Amino acid sequence: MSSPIVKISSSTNNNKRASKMNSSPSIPLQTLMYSTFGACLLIFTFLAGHHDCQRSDDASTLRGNAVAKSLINFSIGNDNDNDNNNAAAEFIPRLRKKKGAPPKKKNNKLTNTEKWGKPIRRPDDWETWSFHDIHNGFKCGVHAKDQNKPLPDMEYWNFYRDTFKRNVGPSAAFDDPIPPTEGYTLDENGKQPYYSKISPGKGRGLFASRDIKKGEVVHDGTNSDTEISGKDYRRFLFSLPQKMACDSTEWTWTQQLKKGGPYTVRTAFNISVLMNGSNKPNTMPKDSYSSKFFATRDIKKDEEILTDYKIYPTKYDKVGM
Ligand SMILES: C[S@@+](CC[C@H](N)C(=O)[O-])C[C@H]1O[C@@H](n2cnc3c(N)ncnc32)[C@H](O)[C@@H]1O
Repeated sequence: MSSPIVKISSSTNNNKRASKMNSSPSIPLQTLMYSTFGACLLIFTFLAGHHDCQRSDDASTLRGNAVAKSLINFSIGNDNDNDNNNAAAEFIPRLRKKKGAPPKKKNNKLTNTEKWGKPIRRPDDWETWSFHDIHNGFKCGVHAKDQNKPLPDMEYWNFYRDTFKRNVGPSAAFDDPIPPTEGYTLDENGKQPYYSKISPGKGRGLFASRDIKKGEVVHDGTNSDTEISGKDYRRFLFSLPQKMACDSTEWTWTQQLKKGGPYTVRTAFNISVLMNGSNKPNTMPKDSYSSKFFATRDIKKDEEILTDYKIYPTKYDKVGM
């Protein structure tokens, strides 16, 4: 039998039993009620406060990820200012539920941030950045030398194309039934005669999928390439995660589409952009205004497709970049 004196016991049943039996408690019932109420109030206040703390921690993590820890020291942007924040926000890893808890990974898959770099926060003066400023500011020289860049997969192309659609507009080239990982529709026979693979010492490259005869069309970007203004291209770069933006700077060129015509930024959203350069090319367009490339000699199956980049003069200043 329990003692008639109420003990603050860990057992709830004991407490209940003791309260019922208690005729002259050493702690008055009123005091007990006040203490219980007070304790509840404290717990409630703590929980509410903790929730608020968690939210402000999250906010500073966001700011920290986007700015302080950014690979490039951009100034802090207004939280409401630019629409690239929407794109960038998708690359911020899910905020941790508990402080100090390791980020959760599904099936050990890399997060988008781990794959493509941290989101870029546009500085206030981003519209004045030249192509050169962007290339240097984003540390694209370092990225270009990285020999471990994987071949872009569908997830990559989908994000890359969607970011373009959101920030610049749809491109006719996106309608091609051939997936960008494989190329594009060259003609009635289907896709172009090359595939992508790592090219030792050059990063990713293109290789002949069959023997190609001298004079044959190897690549035709007339329909599969996209034309962009300098202003739109800058906006696109500032909407991408760092490594994707750097990839893009390597996959883009300037071109006049006719003699005396304006310069325009040209790029593509499929593997054709992975064509490496050489001063002994085997694939060239007939002139700098054309996007149709012919084999300059017989090319054996699995031989690398190489062009001479000098064919298209680099003139980003002529497109306002
Ligand atoms: C149009 S991209 C070609 C695709 C590129 N290799 C990639 O992995 O994204 C041009 C870049 O490829 C690399 N590249 C092209 N030709 C090269 C060569 N002959 N030797 C070394 N790197 C080359 C340079 O980094 C260059 O800026």
